[in-house]
Amino acid sequence: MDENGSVDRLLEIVRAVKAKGPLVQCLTNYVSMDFMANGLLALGAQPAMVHSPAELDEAISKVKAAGGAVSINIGTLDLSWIESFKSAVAACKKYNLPWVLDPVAAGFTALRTSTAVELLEMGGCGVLRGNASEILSLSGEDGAAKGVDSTKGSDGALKAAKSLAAKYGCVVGISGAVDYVVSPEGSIFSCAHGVPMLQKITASGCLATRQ
Ligand SMILES: Nc1ncnc2c1ncn2[C@@H]1O[C@H](COP(=O)(O)OP(=O)(O)O)[C@@H](O)[C@H]1O
Ligand SMILES: Cc1ncsc1CCOP(=O)(O)O
Repeated sequence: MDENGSVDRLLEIVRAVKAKGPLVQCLTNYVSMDFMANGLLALGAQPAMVHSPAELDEAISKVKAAGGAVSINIGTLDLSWIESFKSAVAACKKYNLPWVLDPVAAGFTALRTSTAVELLEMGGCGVLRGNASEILSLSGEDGAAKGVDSTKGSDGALKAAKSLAAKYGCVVGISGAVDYVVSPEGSIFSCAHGVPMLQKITASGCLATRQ
C-alpha cells in the first residue's frame, strides 16, 4: 500500500476475515467457479455458488442473517444469467445487503456494458472491481477491451474510477500492475505489488474481486 495506506490495517482486516469465516454467495462464471471457491476457502471464508432465481431470495436472506456477502460476476453472460443477476440485486436491496460487481469484459460487447450499467443503476453496489478496460467502458469511454483482458494500464482508468465511485456511491477497484482502490469520496489507495504471472492464469481478477 502507499503512504496513505497501512499494511497493519490490511493484516488486521485479513485476520478479521479469517476469524469470522464469512459466507460469500457467488453468482459467477463457469470458468472461475472452482478457483474462486478454493480461493475463498484459503482466505478463511465460506463460498456458496447459488444463482437460480428460484432460490436467490431465500439464500440472500440467509446470507444477510449470517453477516455474509454477495458477489456478482458477469463472466459467462447470457439471458438467464442476466435474470439471475437482477433477482440477486433486487433481493440484496430487499434485505439491505451491499453486493460486489465484477463487470467481466465490459466494453468488449455492448450487452456486457449495458448489463453492468443496468445492475449499477439498480443501486446498492458496495464494491465494483474491474481491469482498466472494464472500468473505462463503464464510464462511457472506449476501454479497448481484448476479450476479458485489458489493453490499458490501471492508472489510465483512475479518473473513470473516481467518477463511477461518486456516481454509484461505491468503492471502485482497478486491477493491474498497480491495484487501485477508490472510495466514493475520491480517496485513492494503491498497491504496487502486481504479480505479472497472474495474467497467465485465468480468473485471477475474478478471485481478487471476491476477496
Ligand atoms: N501488468 C501487470 N503487471 C503485474 N501484475 C499484473 C498486471 N496486470 C494484472 N496483474 C495482476 O493480476 C491481478 C488480476 O488483475 P487483472 O489481470 O487486471 O484482472 P482481470 O483478470 O479481471 O483482467 C492483479 O491484482 C495483479 O496482481
Ligand atoms: C476467460 C473467461 N471467459 C469468460 S469468463 C472468463 C474468466 C475471466 O476471468 P478474469 O476476469 O479474472 O480474467
